Amino acid sequence: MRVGLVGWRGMVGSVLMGRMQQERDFDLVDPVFFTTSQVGGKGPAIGKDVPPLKDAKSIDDLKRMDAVISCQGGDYTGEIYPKLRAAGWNGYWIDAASALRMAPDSVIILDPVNLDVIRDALGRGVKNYIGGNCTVSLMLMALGGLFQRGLVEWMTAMTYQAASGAGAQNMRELLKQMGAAHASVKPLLDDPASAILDIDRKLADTMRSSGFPTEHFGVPLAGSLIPWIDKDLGNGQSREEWKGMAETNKILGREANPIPVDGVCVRVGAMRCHSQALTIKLTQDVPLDEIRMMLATANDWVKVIPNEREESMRELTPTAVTGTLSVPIGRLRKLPMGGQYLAAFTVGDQLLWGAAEPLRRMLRILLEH
Ligand SMILES: NC(=O)C1=CN([C@@H]2O[C@H](COP(=O)(O)OP(=O)(O)OC[C@H]3O[C@@H](n4cnc5c(N)ncnc54)[C@H](OP(=O)(O)O)[C@@H]3O)[C@@H](O)[C@H]2O)C=CC1
Ligand SMILES: N[C@@H](CC(=O)OP(=O)(O)O)C(=O)O
Repeated sequence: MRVGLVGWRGMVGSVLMGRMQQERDFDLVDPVFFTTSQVGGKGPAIGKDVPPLKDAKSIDDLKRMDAVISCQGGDYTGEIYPKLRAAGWNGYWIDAASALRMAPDSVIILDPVNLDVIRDALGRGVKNYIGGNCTVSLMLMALGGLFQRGLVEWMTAMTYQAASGAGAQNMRELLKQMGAAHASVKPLLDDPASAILDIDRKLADTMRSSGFPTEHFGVPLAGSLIPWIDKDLGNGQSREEWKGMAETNKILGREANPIPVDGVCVRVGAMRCHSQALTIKLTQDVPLDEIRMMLATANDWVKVIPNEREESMRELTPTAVTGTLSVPIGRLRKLPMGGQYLAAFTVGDQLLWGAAEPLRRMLRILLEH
């Protein structure tokens, strides 16, 4: 299978390359690397020879691929994908960007949760397989055991989303903000006799000053948070919040009978792990030990963390999870509203299960098809 890779040197693409090498995916395909900026340059070192970089805007070159995997972003997809199909290309389009997610002829891929939906689509000749929103994918990796059994009547997700979701430049800016914040109070911090309220006042002045680095986020994130992610839909909801219900139900293949999902999406100063506090109304009062068992056995990556202080602090944090495929879920308890009301908290790496991993697994599914 000739597989064209576009966007491989970006942040999501680099994580994808790393995973494909770890899993030896390149042994099974004939990879061709594309670029929008370095045509003719050298491709990445993947342990086998690859041809010089091809032009990611050349429809003729893309047309020779059996499948294209793009991590280049929605603008690229919007420009190139329609031209490629218009030129008669009938290959598989696998994409990390949101542009084609809700199109009727696309499937949102998260195979540990919806392999049945993917297989059904392959059987019907569907050619577009699009990675889901990171927050939605990570929530479903954690809660698959309940959704698959039809136990969720409705759900709210209150999110704590990492800087990486906004892009590589934003991750750098978060660190610059941390550095600027610390530098502004370092002399006071170094003096054990200084008053904490003086430090706090100086810090607030620094963070509110025009010199604080906010070019990418627009406002301070370090030492603060941003209660809005993605576009304003004009109805009080952010586009990130809208994706919760739309994508969850599409992934589960139940658009005709959707489960209500909503919440408030918030950016916090984590680097690349999204966290979410979930409130779930169950369709029935299932005992907690059964819930734990259903969650833990749903896939190989979810891990149920006992609802205890030490283990929650040690295992249920962005620091513990970053760079791993593990999706811990914990803080599980019934709420005072009744036995059908469940609280939970989950964390996941938004560049792995949230972006790159479903793409490479889709390639494997295609190879077995
Ligand atoms: N960030 C995220 O959390 C998620 C992102 N996505 C999707 O993936 C898309 C890509 O995101 P992301 O990987 O963050 O984007 P990046 O900005 O890191 O990379 C996108 C492209 O920018 C070009 N580029 C220019 N300068 C550089 C440089 N110095 N280093 C690396 N690449 C450079 C590369 O294209 P070229 O080689 O052609 O020049 C690269 O493929 C997003 O637009 C989104 O649609 C999906 C899920 C999550
Ligand atoms: N919007 C997500 C990242 C992302 O790229 O989402 P999507 O793939 O749905 O555009 C975030 O900021 O955390």
